[in-house]
Amino acid sequence: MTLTIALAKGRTTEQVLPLLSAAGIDCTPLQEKSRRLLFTDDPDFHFVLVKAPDVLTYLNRGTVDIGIVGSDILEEQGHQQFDLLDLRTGRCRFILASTPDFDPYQTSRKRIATKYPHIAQRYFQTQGEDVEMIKIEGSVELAPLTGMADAIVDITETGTTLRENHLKVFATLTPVSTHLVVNRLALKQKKFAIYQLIQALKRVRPQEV
Ligand SMILES: Nc1ncnc2c1ncn2[C@@H]1O[C@H](COP(=O)(O)OP(=O)(O)OP(=O)(O)O)[C@@H](O)[C@H]1O
Ligand SMILES: O=P(O)(O)OC[C@H]1O[C@H](OP(=O)(O)OP(=O)(O)O)[C@H](O)[C@@H]1O
Repeated sequence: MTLTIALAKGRTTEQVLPLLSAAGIDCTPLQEKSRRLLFTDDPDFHFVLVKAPDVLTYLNRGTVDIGIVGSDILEEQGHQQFDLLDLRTGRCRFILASTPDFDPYQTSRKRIATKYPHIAQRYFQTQGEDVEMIKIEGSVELAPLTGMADAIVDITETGTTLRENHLKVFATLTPVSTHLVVNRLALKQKKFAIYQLIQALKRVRPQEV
């Protein structure tokens, strides 16, 4: 029985491939530097490489059985899916950051730049605040530096990007890591193969922190 897995390209895949290899899956074709997107060499595991926000689109349409993607994406898209395993890779966290002169108690409506408008909106709702959301696609740290926004909601791992852009963390929101999610029908039809994969990954994933 073949399991088809969508991997979020970039950091997520880079950090997950060693886990999949340790779980006994031959990832050599995926480790080669190439522009290939579809990997069907192994009869047991087929892989597709997609942009992180597209993982759930492939999963929810049943094109793939399993998705491997950051919990930042899962939280932002908020679809119904079976989130079966925290792979504990791709660890980072959501933060609220800005220039040091930012006043979290400013009386005017805050302008918040982010790649994650739903997560940011939910955070400010819990603070009882109505903010103006500015959705951007990257280089988020630039928004308060240029005056386009008062602050940002973004992810940080090492803190290097914040530091090099002289931004300060004003609040830490939720932790982020890579998760394995499963299509509802696949879980019924391929239960045993999925269960075996999860058990193998549980044995090799990093320790809980
Ligand atoms: N320091 C980090 N910064 C951003 N994402 C991280 C970090 N550490 C882990 N991640 C995870 O990696 C995913 C993003 O990976 P990556 O930055 O390679 O993709 P991308 O943002 O789509 O890439 P690009 O900006 O090159 O198009 C996030 O969804 C998150 O779960
Ligand atoms: O704390 P650090 O280890 O410095 O990592 C955080 C940075 O990484 C991400 O950006 P990414 O590399 O995805 O680039 P982007 O600006 O194009 O989104 C994130 O949006 C931060 O800018």
